[in-house]
Amino acid sequence: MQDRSDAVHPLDAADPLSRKRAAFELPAGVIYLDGNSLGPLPAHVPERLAGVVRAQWGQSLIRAWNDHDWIDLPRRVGDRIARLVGAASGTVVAGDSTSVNLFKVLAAALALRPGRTVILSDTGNFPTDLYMAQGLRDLLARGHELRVVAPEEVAGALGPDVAVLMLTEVDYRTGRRHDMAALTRAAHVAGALAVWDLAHSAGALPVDLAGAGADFAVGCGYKYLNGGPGAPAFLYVAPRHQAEAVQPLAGWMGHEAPFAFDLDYRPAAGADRMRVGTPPILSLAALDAALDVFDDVDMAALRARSISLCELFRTEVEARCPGLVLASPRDPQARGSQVSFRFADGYALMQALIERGVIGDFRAPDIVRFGFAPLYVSHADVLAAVDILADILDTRAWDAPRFKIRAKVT
Ligand SMILES: Cc1ncc(COP(=O)(O)O)c(C=O)c1O
Ligand SMILES: Nc1c(O)cccc1C(=O)C[C@H](N)C(=O)O
Repeated sequence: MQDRSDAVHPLDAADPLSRKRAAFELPAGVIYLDGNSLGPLPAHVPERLAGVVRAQWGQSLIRAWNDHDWIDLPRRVGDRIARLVGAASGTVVAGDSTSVNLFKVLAAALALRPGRTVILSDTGNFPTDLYMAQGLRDLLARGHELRVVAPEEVAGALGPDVAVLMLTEVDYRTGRRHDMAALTRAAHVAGALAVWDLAHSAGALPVDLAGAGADFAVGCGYKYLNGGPGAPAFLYVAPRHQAEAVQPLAGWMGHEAPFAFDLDYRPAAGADRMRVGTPPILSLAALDAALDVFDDVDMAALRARSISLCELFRTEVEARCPGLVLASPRDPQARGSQVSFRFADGYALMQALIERGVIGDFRAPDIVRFGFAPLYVSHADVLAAVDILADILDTRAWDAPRFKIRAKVT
């Protein structure tokens, strides 16, 4: 079978964003459709990181906290992410994991709605978000309830008992995208606050947190932002909540004056009060460097390319792979930057694809998921990936015992 990944597709030739691919180190022979689990390595990151290690840590030692302003790196990286998610400077801080950040902002949001007991979410949310809400509910022991409804039923489930609407904008399995502005408005009309998880949005599509009126948000550094495995996550606090929002992980880095070493906690001004402990400088430096790739990227152009890639994939797969059932919305505006299909032996199918160099992932029970990060995936990649997918299905190559052995991480 001919490999089409090196052929130039006219849609790639015409798009200035195609040049961005050279900014990444991608292994030869791989079509990487899993940037929604772990973004690839931006080519300049190793050298930049080596500089931070050798020159800053190695030479400046403890002085680097001041000399290289390590202490404010969470806010500086936050400001760079803010541009990508429609947030003002000073409203986003980077650090901790998405799960921990969600715990903090959810607790802060609940405290701003005393007397209301319901956290409303949906069955499409990523499990860690629901787990963190369950843990917080149990810890608070004040009669809170986590109410989980189908994604289409969220708006109708808002009522006078709802304290917080907690949703992930783009569903990790189906790619279904909530209307953030409309649901935030509906939450506010019902007297609730809206907390958004942007794990599958930040760096993949334009987000307008300020325009949507979101109250709080969290997101992930290692997916579309390409910050590396376990990269720091981020959180957002709307300016109108910054003076009152209080989170329970009252660590010294969220204190108004950490180096006063006071015995009592006083939260810092602004989003800095959401910080907890010493920031992971090397991981933040890698994320900081990775964000350079976005500096000259117009998010509207990025979205246009994302839709073009996803539509090409969807239409080709639907035409050539009749055994696969579309699990994502057909309307590109109702999706994030991924396309998913259902297939009973999805795990084996994905292993067969990975063996042939097409890396996506499988989500139980039967979803094969393909992420299209517009900065390094091309239209030529899409066609080459569909050739391989169709061949694997036509020949039933997936139906081999070695593809059915489940790995620890899928
Ligand atoms: C929507 C969503 N939220 C949260 C997470 C988990 O984030 P973390 O592992 O940084 O806590 C993920 C994926 O891992 C995710 O897809
Ligand atoms: N964080 C991950 C990991 O440590 C290993 C494997 C996958 C992940 C993921 O991020 C999964 C991802 N949140 C998802 O949408 O399925």
